[in-house]
Amino acid sequence: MSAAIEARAVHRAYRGGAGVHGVDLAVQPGEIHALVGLNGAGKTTLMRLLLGMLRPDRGEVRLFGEPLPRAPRDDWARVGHLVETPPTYPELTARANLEVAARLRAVPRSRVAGAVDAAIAELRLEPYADVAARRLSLGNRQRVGLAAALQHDPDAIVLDEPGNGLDPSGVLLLRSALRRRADSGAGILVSSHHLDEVARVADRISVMNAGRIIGRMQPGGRDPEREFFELVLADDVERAS
Ligand SMILES: Nc1ncnc2c1ncn2[C@@H]1O[C@H](COP(=O)(O)OP(=O)(O)OP(=O)(O)O)[C@@H](O)[C@H]1O
Repeated sequence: MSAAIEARAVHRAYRGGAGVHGVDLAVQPGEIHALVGLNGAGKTTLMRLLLGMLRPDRGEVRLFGEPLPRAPRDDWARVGHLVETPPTYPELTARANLEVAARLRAVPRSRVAGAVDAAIAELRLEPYADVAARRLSLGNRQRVGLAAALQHDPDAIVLDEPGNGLDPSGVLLLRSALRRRADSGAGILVSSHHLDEVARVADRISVMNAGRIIGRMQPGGRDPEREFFELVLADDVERAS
């Protein structure tokens, strides 16, 4: 079976040299794949490349096995993502924002209301459904962004720091929303700085440093922070020598 989304030897350098340098990464159907790395490691850049928001200088991205420039429009309707700030229309209510997002993901008109209601319930947004997005707290705006990314039950999901701004109950809701979708076959990529949370939710953990994947960590490992810093330190030492 093809990966849901895949980078093959992907390279994209910004002026100054930072960026993503020769990354191979596959997100398989049914798995939660976590990407961890320090600030500036290249996680967001890699996610933007995977989503076609940036073009690689070299290498290739595949969506459901199809090289990105050729990926059919229908395939994009099977993708859900939240990268950087939730893309909400400030004057529209949370519900109206979700309706727009569902239509943009080609949810048939007759199924939009049902999908939106289910997402509002899943992210416990009922008290805020009819509040303008600009009046929502940071965490509730994040919940709306997550609902928009997940409500059409995508087969490939890319979330950059999805726990941003969430309270502990939001973190639990997010964890079960992701597990449910992975269990029904979605391939999910999440970036995070919270190694404990990642160790709880992920099936596979890739470590990124200075624009490259430098290793993997075992989910459920006893001391994820120590394991992470050992990998990063060894890579920094090797690059300096
Ligand atoms: N538009 C840009 N122009 C130049 N450099 C950039 C640009 N965007 C990002 N960078 C640089 O590329 C590197 C990777 O940034 P990126 O945002 O991908 O990292 P990150 O791992 O997501 O970091 P964080 O955990 O802080 O979100 C950083 O050194 C950053 O300064």
